[in-house]
Amino acid sequence: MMAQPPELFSSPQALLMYLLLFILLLLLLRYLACTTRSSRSHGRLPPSPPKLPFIGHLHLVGSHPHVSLAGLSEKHAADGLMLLHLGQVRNLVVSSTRAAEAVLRTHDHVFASRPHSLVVDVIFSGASDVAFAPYGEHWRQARKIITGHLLSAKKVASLCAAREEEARLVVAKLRQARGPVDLSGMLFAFSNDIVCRAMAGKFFRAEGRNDVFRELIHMNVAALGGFNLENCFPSLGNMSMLRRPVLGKLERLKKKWHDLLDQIIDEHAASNSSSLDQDQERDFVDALLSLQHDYDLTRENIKTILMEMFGAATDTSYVVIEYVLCELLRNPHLMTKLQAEVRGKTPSTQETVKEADLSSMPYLKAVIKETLRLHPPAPLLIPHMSIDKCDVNGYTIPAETRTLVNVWALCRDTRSWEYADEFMPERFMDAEAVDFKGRDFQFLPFGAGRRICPGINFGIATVEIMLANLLHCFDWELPDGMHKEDIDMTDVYGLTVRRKEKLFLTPKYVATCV
Ligand code: HEM
Repeated sequence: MMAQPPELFSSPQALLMYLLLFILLLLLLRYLACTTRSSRSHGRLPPSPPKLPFIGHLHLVGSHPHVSLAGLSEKHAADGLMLLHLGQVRNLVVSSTRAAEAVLRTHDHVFASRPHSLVVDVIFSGASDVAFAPYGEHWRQARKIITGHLLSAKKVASLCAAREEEARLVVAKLRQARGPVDLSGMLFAFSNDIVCRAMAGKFFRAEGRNDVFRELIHMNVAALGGFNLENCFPSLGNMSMLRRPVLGKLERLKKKWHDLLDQIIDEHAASNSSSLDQDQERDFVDALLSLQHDYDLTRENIKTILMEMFGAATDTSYVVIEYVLCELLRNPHLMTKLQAEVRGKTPSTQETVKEADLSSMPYLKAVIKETLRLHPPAPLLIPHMSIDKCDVNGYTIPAETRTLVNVWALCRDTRSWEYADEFMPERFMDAEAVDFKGRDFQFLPFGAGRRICPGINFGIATVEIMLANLLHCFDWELPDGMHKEDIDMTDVYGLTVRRKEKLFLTPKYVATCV
């Protein structure tokens, strides 16, 4: 019998497989040609670990990017600079004090932009907010409004009575507890109520609106958070098949925000808020309405700024208070030391701590700083983006490079911190100690440079007053059968990082007032 010539494509499946392999080979060659060409044209790029075709270094990132990027930087970065390709997007990872200073101070003007995002475009009406807006005239104007009129030191001080009252309400609720309470939920509600009150004054509690705001903030955080597919493969965001369902969902979320904010703005306008001539008496809606003509603000602009403030202020402050409590429970001698300070410095005629008492509580401030060092709520800041090609410490960074400053790594770098992983608030008691105002590049929980958080005073005031009251009025016990070693510090990465487990504690009221 004559031998049959081997059939090259013996079945349609085999044909399909060969075709696929051929296409993959072509794509691989194209990819290699592109990367070689781009590295030739870019000059001396920062080092990178070996990468895979198409996904680049995406497989190396994992669910806790700040931790995995710190590990990768240790192995592969030169002087704290490393280049990663996450899908289609080039990322500069910054993980040393010197490199952070170069990016956020020396070349701050180059790295002050933000990457484009479809999600932001929809929710914040074409990035017309502050935090995600590209560097330019719109961002400059919007930032000027919030720093000068909404978050100035004077404005934050004017909200003192509101903060004290909201803290008192939490204390009153906790006094009624007869067992473990969901402290995570209560602290989230407290931070949110403070923001709602600053934003909308007396109007915010109407018809349980604070609950609606809470739900919307959760939805915003879920939509904006983490490394989503579109951040790594922007071209997918342009495919209408994928784009349509996502856009639909985001548009519905935006509409809910706008309906609620429209109601609040209308109520303010109707109550003739323009008759308030004292800056101190104005909430954020009043302030923005009165600035409408000077800054050419549309109603859409006002709503976008308000939406952003709700998220930025709520999701950060409560996370910090919760981490402080966890660290103190894990270190009971430090809890006792701090309670002694707070109880000793609060006049014995007062049931609760007032803001005027806080200036004589340096250990409270040191504990908050140490918590921000170990648990910065935004461990990679908000991604920055370079607008031009730039030389950083001898390396060429191409224009439009997404830039992640790994603040978590800086804050745990053993070259800057002794016993870097230990919770030791005493390190901040020294008058010469570093501060979080953006001048000490080993400690940047609020960022630095042009994009530094404008809400530092607001956030710290919220954290201090609540924390001081929780420690002044109560001793804290873990639920039955739980020991301090059982406190789970596992965190979840998103727009901010927070603890995975809810914190349940039993408050024991301590009457200190005579
Ligand atoms: C403890 C509380 C807070 C922490 C740890 C925190 C942290 C941060 C960080 C790390 C950034 C990014 C900086 C960068 O990308 O370089 C940021 C930006 C921002 N934060 Fe905060 N924040 C806090 C509270 C607040 C509050 C209370 C507000 C407003 C009421 C606020 C409003 C903003 C805004 C608008 C931006 C964007 C700034 C810009 O892009 O120009 N933050 N914050």
